[in-house]
Amino acid sequence: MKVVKFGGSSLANAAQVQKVVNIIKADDQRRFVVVSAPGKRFAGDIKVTDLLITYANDVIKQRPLDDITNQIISRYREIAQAFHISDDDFNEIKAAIIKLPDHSYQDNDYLMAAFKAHGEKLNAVLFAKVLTSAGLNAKYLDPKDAGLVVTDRPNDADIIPESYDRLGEWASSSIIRVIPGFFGYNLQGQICTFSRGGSDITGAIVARGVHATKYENFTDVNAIYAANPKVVENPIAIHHMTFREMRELAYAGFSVFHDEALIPAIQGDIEVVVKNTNHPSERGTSITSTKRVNPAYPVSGIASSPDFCGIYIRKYMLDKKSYSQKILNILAQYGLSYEHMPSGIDDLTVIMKQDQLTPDLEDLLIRELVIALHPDEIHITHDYALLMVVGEGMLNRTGLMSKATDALARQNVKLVMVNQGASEISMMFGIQQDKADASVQALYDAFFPDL
Ligand SMILES: Nc1ncnc2c1ncn2[C@@H]1O[C@H](COP(=O)(O)OP(=O)(O)O)[C@@H](O)[C@H]1O
Ligand SMILES: N[C@@H](CC(=O)OP(=O)(O)O)C(=O)O
Repeated sequence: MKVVKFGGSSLANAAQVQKVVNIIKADDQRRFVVVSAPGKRFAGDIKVTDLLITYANDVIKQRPLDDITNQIISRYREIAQAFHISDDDFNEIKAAIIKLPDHSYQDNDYLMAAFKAHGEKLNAVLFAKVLTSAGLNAKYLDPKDAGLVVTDRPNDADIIPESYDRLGEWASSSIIRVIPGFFGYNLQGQICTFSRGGSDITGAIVARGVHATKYENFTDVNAIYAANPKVVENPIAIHHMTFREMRELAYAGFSVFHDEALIPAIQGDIEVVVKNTNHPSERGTSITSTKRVNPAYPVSGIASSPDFCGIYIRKYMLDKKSYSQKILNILAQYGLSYEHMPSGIDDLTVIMKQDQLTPDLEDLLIRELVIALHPDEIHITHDYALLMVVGEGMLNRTGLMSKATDALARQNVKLVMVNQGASEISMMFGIQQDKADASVQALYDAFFPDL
């Protein structure tokens, strides 16, 4: 039996929803359907999740709500009308949107989480009705009833492992269960969402819980390509990847699949197949634990991720052990997480996502670091991008680093950080953000020369 997840692009309007109905009808193994909120219908459109974030902020700031609620309601109405959903059924969805501010929330973080989650919740309610009207035996399954319990971080939750057993109890269900992605409930019964793009995570959790043979993730591209198709024209499709490769690439910017969604798939050893809702007969990309034999290219993908900053700290004769300990303590004190900490004899750089810092927090952080570390030099550089070259085929090959740095040098890209993990399946470069697209293109040309 398969778990299928449809992203926002696959459910953006009635025409897309019809394609999804056809895909489910085409294979009776597709028994657990995880849905996102309606996404963008065209370039420049706004995802329902983003409309709900505006709605939540308007409630918090006590601004007028009519306009934003009407925008959200009209997204569901467009789909409901096309599938002749009854007025009573549609009015339930409409009322749920209007009544969102009337519930009590522990604080604004929980309010935000509950508002966001309703994008998927109401879409799942609606989609179950659409499937029923198409003659299928389908029912909405709320994450609470499914047993999807998460940690108490309202907008960045993690699954609690006990959930898998509870989800397992649904495995033998003979009817199609439509489950909203992106959120679960904490032990107190409050809604907490995963991070953005987190419906992929729900799909993987359900797949592991019900012991699916396959997790099909439907989106709007024919495959995962060796580089983001919005950056490189006509990149080569990668039809098979390992979990390790995909995890590194997802983390480093392949937004097509959430990096955290790979963990339940790895734990349950469940094949993930990324497919296109618009062209379901295309092969897609299969992600498994098996390595490719004799890959044509050593590299599987080249990704870039923007918006990092680096705190550079230099001190002669620094004692690395106590130094890094002190840095980590200060970061923890401010609830900050770091991504990398490359170091030299007398210096180190803490690389972190820059959206965690406000100018005030940045000043405070530097002051604390100065007091604790007495550095000879300390400064923050903003707007780094991290470039990642990934491939299991890189293992035991020589000359790949020089090929990459040569290609970047030819584009005049200054490297502010280079990192090759012991796994040897990835190389990472810190570069100036405004060179990110040109760098991805240059690396693509270097590693896929004859395409
Ligand atoms: N290497 C890649 N291969 C394919 N798509 C990619 C890649 N990197 C980024 N993407 C982007 O991911 C998008 C699909 O992800 P997303 O917008 O989250 O879809 P969904 O709405 O289905 O969740 C694609 O349209 C594409 O622009
Ligand atoms: N709707 C949520 C969760 C999600 O996964 O969406 P999508 O499948 O459209 O990326 C978001 O926008 O973050």
